[in-house]
Amino acid sequence: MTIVELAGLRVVRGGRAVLDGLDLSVGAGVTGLLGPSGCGKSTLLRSVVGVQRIAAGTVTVLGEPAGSPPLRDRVGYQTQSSSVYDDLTVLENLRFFARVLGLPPAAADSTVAAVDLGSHRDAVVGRLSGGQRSRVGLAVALLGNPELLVLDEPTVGLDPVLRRDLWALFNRIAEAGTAVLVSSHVMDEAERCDGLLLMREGRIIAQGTPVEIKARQGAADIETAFLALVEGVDRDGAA
Ligand SMILES: Nc1ncnc2c1ncn2[C@@H]1O[C@H](COP(=O)(O)OP(=O)(O)OP(=O)(O)O)[C@@H](O)[C@H]1O
Repeated sequence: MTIVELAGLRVVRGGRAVLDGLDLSVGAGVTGLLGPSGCGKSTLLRSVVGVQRIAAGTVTVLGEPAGSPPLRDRVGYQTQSSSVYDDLTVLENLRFFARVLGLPPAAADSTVAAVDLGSHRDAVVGRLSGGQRSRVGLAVALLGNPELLVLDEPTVGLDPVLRRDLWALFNRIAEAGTAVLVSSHVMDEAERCDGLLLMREGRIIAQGTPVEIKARQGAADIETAFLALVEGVDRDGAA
């Protein structure tokens, strides 16, 4: 099933084409959007949730134009900067955002449980650890049980144990039926994904499963495959 479809997507930011003619499709499961800092990951995700002005092309999400009203409660989005209130508890935050979305208070309780914060539900967010805070943001994005969850570098700045736990949570969310599109610049996170989009300088240089991408490049890991792809692109570009 196709969840996201991009055709000829072009985005200009600061007078420069940040994305220039992107074509790709994203299916169910966890899809990792991986690439170095500044390659255009956030811009692509912003286009998918419909908050980015686009210069050309189309972005279709769950069969509808990105950002259109029918998608409002079908797509959850967690940006890089946290939007939760530090002076409220976990549950107060979730109940606040549930009310904004017109959802019953029970929706807050179930998302707190879904991100394993049940034992911290009455803790003030400002006193939580980085990993716990990240999960509060994730719970907000999960309110209303979206069909697509878009996460912009949710594991940045977290230690390896917390990163592993969060990835286990993304896999669990996907198994429960929500497609997850998650960006990262950490290549070793690729192994946790069902599908991968490898990105460099505004272009998708490979898409497929981790096994397919490694096999195509004859590489033992995604980082080596990425470097081989970059060398190939540079060589072809120079020829
Ligand atoms: N508001 C803006 N105005 C002009 N240029 C921008 C703006 N935001 C981002 N850019 C440029 O667009 C390019 C892509 O940025 P983007 O944030 O999409 O990359 P990214 O891969 O998500 O990076 P990071 O991993 O560091 O968040 C960068 O060259 C950046 O300088």
